[in-house]
Amino acid sequence: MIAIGSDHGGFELKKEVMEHLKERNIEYKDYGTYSKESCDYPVYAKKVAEAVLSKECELGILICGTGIGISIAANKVKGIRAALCHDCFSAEATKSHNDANILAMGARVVGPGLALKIVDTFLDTPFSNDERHIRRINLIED
Ligand SMILES: O=C[C@H](O)[C@H](O)[C@H](O)COP(=O)(O)O
Repeated sequence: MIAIGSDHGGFELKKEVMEHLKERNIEYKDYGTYSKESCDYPVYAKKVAEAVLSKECELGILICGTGIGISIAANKVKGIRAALCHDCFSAEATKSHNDANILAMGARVVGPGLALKIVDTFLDTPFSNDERHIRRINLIED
């Protein structure tokens, strides 16, 4: 199960991502926002972060205008490793090296075509389980 959330700036792209997940038969839970009305991205960052931490959802996707605010907010939650990615190389590397548990994107930065490729890359790349990466992730947690 994928937890997905956005503010108003990411609302339209969130809909496209959810449609894409549906086509791929990947289950998701939409934590809002549910309209284009102006709202505050930390609220949705927290909801998705908590869904991931509680293991209700395996991974999260967060979208705001730039992806910056919503990733900053999510990363304040201990145990969350939210990665802001606007290219597929970063999306692959952050799963493989950082075992990122949330993907953040900015809907005012990338178009839907690239965003969906980034989502696929993020979801389809496993963590490397390499000792050096585990050591570094543990240092982040400490
Ligand atoms: O980092 C923050 C996000 O990009 C927000 O989506 C953005 O700040 C919202 O801006 P506005 O309220 O002007 O639509």
